[in-house]
Amino acid sequence: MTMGDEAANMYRCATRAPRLEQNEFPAVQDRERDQNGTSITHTPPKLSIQQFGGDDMSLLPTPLVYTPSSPNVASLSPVESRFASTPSSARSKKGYGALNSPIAETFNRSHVLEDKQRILSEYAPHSALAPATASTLSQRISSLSGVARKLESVEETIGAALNESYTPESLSPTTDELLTACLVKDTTQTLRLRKIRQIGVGNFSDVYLYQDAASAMHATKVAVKHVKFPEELIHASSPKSPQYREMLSRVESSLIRELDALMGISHPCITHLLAVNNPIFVSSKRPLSSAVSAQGLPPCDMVLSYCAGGDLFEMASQNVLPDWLLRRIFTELTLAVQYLHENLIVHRDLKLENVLIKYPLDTLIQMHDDQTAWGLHHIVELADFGLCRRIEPDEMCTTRCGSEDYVSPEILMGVPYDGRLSDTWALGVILYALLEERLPFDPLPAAIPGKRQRRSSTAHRISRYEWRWIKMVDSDSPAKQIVDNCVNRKNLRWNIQKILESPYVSGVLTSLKFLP
Ligand SMILES: Nc1ncnc2c1ncn2[C@@H]1O[C@H](COP(=O)(O)OP(=O)(O)OP(=O)(O)O)[C@@H](O)[C@H]1O
Repeated sequence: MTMGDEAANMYRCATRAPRLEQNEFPAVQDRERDQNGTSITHTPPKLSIQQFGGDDMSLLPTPLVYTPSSPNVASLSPVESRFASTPSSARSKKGYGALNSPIAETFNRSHVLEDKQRILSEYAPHSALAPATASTLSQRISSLSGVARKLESVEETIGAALNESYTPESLSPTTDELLTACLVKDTTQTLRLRKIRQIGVGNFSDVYLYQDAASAMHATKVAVKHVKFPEELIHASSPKSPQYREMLSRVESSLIRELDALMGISHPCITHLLAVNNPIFVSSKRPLSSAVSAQGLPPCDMVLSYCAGGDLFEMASQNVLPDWLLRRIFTELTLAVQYLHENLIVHRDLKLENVLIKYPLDTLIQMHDDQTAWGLHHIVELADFGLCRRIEPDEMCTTRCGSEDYVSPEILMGVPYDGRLSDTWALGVILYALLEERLPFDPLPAAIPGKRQRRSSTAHRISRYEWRWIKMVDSDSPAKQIVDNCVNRKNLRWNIQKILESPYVSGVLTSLKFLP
């Protein structure tokens, strides 16, 4: 096994990034308020550096629990609190520890070593999520070759799935297999969709492939993101308690943030929200709290443009991506982030899993063979706006959020941060991961010569900017310049404009014909 093979194995054995807890810095006035405008009180995060722990700990400076203010969590130590709402069987299985695992293990998530240092910590119903993860991933891997190859624009997507004869009255109610959804641009128009299979699982949602219910052959396909509400909200014993209300408010804020962002932005390289299952998600600023009833919370399904290539984590885990594709993907991702930053939106959860690829790899290769067609269609859509935020031009963010492997040191250290620069840090991490086939702050492969790396946590390594080139060490690729300048101290870090102007990205821009 060469050094490169080993590095590739490490990356491919890695599992999807868990999210950090989302909470505010105690010293900074709360800027994010609940839907009623009342500020949310949080359990003060503990930010002292000692909490980085000793060699055997892999703690970020604050507990990694999504619900810091939940009373049974708040009183616990960081370690205890991570486990408080997470049954041991539901802990995420991270493969980062399996440095020398055979390649076969890459595709068999149930065999990866359990790394207790990395815990799935979000509000998802854990017991349901953990077993689903492995099977869903393998399902998705095996289903990619059969996906539709048709090149579809959003307009085609809506147009084909819309049927004049459908009226809300004529529709049968939504069942598990059938979904009725109204267009966000005109809620009087409805789509009727039939479920095909699950295509993704996130910490906060399950994602399914649906198609136009009316036609079986060559039907238009869409992705439906079904939001998973936390167990604490679904099985609340006391829905009037402050804890319940606070949790509801947090979940509602995150949902509205995502819906608002998706409805307010329009860029080819950003996922398109086409419809929702209930018009309340378009019309109300409090869609959950205003509609909660004895039957519980109103289910939320977002109908999104479908990306048949899956997410970049999966694609890069299964294939060695050719340089031309990697460069094109990164360029489109940069364009999406530039659009957001220009519109004063920060994404705050940029990671491989949230970069969706419009077509499967073999289709992309065919498209690339026809150079005249290659620049005509976008191939990337940035997804998951649950942590995004609108900012003022000079505003610093205070919410500690993001995904473990991609967060910038300033977020880890708990100081107010420029969300745009934390986004470019994450872009640097993504580009490094694509080039090196491993994440920059994972432990070094054992076979790498030189100074022995101290045993420490990912957070430690991030806070010390402790990363290095391995596979690419002797390469003179211009892509390295971007990583060097993004995975860097914030006062030296490149902003999105600098990335766009770099030869690696600007060289591709001229070939893109789909831009407005
Ligand atoms: N439009 C889409 N087309 C194809 N696959 C999709 C689409 N949207 C989401 N997915 C798949 O589902 C996964 C989860 O989606 P998403 O990231 O939006 O959910 P989430 O619950 O917000 O995730 P996270 O854990 O990052 O918070 C993605 O990583 C991707 O694999």
